[in-house]
Amino acid sequence: MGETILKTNQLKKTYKKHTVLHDVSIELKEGRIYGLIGENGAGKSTLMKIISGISFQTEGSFELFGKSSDKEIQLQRKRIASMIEQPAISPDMTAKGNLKYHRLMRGIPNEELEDEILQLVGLTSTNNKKAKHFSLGMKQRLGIAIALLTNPELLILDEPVNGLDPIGVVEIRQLLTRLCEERQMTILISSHNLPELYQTTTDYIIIHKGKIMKQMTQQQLDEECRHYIRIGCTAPEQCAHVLETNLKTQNFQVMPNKTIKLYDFLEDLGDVSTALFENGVTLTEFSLQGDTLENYFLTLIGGEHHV
Ligand SMILES: Nc1ncnc2c1ncn2[C@@H]1O[C@H](COP(=O)(O)OP(=O)(O)OP(=O)(O)O)[C@@H](O)[C@H]1O
Repeated sequence: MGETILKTNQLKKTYKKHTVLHDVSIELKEGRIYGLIGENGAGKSTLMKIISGISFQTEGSFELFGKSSDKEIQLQRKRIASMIEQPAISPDMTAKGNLKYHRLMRGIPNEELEDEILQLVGLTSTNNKKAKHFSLGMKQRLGIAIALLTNPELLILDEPVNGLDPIGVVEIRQLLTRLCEERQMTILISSHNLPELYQTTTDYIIIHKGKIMKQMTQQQLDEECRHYIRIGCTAPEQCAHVLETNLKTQNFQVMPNKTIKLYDFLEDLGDVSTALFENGVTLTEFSLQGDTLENYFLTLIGGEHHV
């Protein structure tokens, strides 16, 4: 595990009497891509704004690159770039014109950076086309390009795939993976849809009504959503023997409560039940288990709404 980039400690945000973030404690490590997942109004933008310094917490504290005083955090924010809500694009300028404008505004002398970043985000072939004629996906990539001008170590992106067509989503996903792999960037990206970011992110932070419901890795999510046949039986050893010798599989786990999780034959339940029955295994349960990503997310947040 890499260095801790950000650690929040019980952040709370209240607007008048309305608390929109409750005790938010999360930790981001270097070189990982974190998906901040929650429904509309869950508090994603609010959290991102606090980290970026656009808004301030009512209570709680955080560390950024190991620094925790207000003054030091302010200095460390130079190592962060964010795209929250709309990308800061001038519609009458080309992609390169937009980059030049923002580069000069920030006093960055290196002109070659413009082409280098356009290449990185896949916008080199837009030439004289003005940004107002770009697709939504191209606009989002241009917004990310502007954020990349300062070569941030932590990139914060608020719903950059919202409203994009499937190709636009794939392009952003590929870009994030490239930034993480080639530049070891840490990325925090929000979405209201868990499957949308599936396998692009290395970690998930699920937020609901301002509370963190879960922080987990991609592997943990896969494990939680993995499909299997649950076999309950009076003699698990006998059942395991039939699976190995008759069905020629070792892809199962014997659980302590006289059940077996079988990860093979998910499409052929009949073959399994027949083999067990013919070999005298007494079944107490036999069912297909496992969640879709969508269901898993809904269960975590209480299944109140559809995303
Ligand atoms: N400036 C503000 N004043 C009062 N309430 C606000 C303000 N900004 C956000 N809120 C409220 O805070 C809650 C969280 O909003 P936030 O924008 O952080 O959610 P979100 O998860 O980013 O949602 P979305 O996906 O819709 O952007 C919402 O109930 C919202 O109405």
